[in-house]
Amino acid sequence: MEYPGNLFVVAAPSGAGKSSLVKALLELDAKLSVSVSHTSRAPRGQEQHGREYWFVGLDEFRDMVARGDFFEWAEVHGNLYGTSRAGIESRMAQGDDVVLEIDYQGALQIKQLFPYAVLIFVLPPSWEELKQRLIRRGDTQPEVIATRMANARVEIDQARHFDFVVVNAVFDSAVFDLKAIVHAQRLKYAAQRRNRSAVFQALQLD
Ligand SMILES: Nc1ncnc2c1ncn2[C@@H]1O[C@H](COP(=O)(O)OP(=O)(O)OP(=O)(O)O)[C@@H](O)[C@H]1O
Ligand SMILES: Nc1nc2c(ncn2[C@@H]2O[C@H](COP(=O)(O)O)[C@@H](O)[C@H]2O)c(=O)[nH]1
Repeated sequence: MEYPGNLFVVAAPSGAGKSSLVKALLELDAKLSVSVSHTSRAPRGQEQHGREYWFVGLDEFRDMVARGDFFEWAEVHGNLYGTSRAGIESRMAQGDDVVLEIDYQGALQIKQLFPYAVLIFVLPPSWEELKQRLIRRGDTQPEVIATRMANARVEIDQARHFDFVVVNAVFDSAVFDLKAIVHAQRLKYAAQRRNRSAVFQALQLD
């Protein structure tokens, strides 16, 4: 499957900071938009339906799977998460650049479907810092933290399948790294299509 825009996938162990990084990236880049996933998990803290996620019941999620409504879906930390076709297909068809914040299982499904997708894996600077970020965010139930820390070891092992790895130690540096990847991909894509005006636009020369 191929659409005219770029597709970026950002994956990371829970708490490494991918949502915060993607939010900062979107504020710097008006041409990029994020996909809002569906999930069977309950809202956390101040999360709102349609903003962080589309929160649906397990039965509704399974019906969507059966209807083929998802580009990808996976079970992550005991809940179901998926990227709906309806959420991004029209934007991709228009040539918009879209970013997905999903886990490694979903990222690998997306790469199968869209080989031109750019897969970026975000690493925390250390195990201890990852745990502290989960605690500071308010994931205070010890079993939730234990599950996510245990899963992080499996997830990080998958970073080798990704196109880029970004370490989120100093927040602004990590945002800068993401911005550079997006910029480089746009230039590469425009040059491949021999689209002179798009190259100039990406270089801000026009
Ligand atoms: N570079 C950083 N330094 C310190 N704290 C950070 C940094 N980046 C993110 N954080 C904080 O770490 C916590 C987890 O970040 P965030 O919610 O963005 O992680 P996530 O990877 O999207 O997690 P999940 O996959 O569970 O949604 C938040 O409280 C965020 O403010
Ligand atoms: N495969 C998919 N994974 C997704 C999607 N949306 C989010 N996620 C992953 O879930 C974990 C946990 O998120 P949380 O909000 O419960 O902390 C997160 O790390 C993402 O990697 C999706 O659409 N597909």
